[in-house]
Amino acid sequence: MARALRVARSSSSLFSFGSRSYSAEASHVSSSPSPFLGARRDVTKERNVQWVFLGCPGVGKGTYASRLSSLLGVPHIATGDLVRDALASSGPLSQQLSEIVNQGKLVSDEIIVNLLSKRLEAGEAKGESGFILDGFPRTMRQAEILGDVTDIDLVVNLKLPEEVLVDKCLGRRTCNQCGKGFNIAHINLKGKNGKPGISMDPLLPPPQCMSKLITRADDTEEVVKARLRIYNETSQPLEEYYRSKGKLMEFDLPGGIPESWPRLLEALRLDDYEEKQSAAA
Ligand SMILES: Nc1ncnc2c1ncn2[C@@H]1O[C@H](COP(=O)(O)OP(=O)(O)O)[C@@H](O)[C@H]1O
Repeated sequence: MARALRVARSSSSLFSFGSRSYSAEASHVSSSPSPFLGARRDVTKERNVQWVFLGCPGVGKGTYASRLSSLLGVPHIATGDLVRDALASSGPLSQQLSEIVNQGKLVSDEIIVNLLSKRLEAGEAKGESGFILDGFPRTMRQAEILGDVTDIDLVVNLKLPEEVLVDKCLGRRTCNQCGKGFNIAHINLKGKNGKPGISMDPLLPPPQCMSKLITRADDTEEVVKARLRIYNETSQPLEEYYRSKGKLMEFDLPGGIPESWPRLLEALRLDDYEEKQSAAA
């Protein structure tokens, strides 16, 4: 298991961006990750980014991890997708997984590390380097295994008020042809107790996808609530672990994609990244 995960280290020896330092100056970043790349600047100079996205179900990890992966040219690896691929295949693993996933429970560390190892190995064979992990690690054991085999540069912890997460999950749709994700939920949470409100417009599909939308089998209210409860029970030690290493960047999403994406780029000091890339080309 661990041997296969070591692929991540050997596959990460190429140059990418990384001469940047990061800070938590932006107001929506609620806790300071300032040292998280400073000490590692020389390491990241030599290879692509190795980032992790944490956050509750429905917070938007997939959306922002996938956008950053396109921007930075690193693979976005979502363990939930690996689980769904395994579920779609025939065989005993699929049956075993479906029971667990449909109850909103976590798959065993062994199965998930095995799926991730295989994905990293296949990526290395294709010349991939670096990664943005979404949905992994979810337990301390997973974090330790990851930490044993490779260096994580940054852990982004995305946050939204608890009240909107169920609606966001229930609004998720995927086009079964092009694979793109959408969300039909209208979020309009009023501010209270000094906390700002939040509104998010739906992310509607184009007409050609409209009749091909599917909903994840585990995005029912009961299963989403179970997933949120399990996430809240397991996430604190993980956050603490990465915070103590100075790698955790907390990011309170200020709204939907139009408000949040530029702010996230700013917090990551990537707001001028595209411009610099094309100037250097
Ligand atoms: N790192 C992991 N460890 C254990 N189980 C996982 C992991 N990643 C995904 N899964 C399984 O896959 C399901 C879907 O994951 P994901 O798409 O990340 O959903 P979520 O919307 O809950 O973040 C989870 O409920 C869990 O059963």
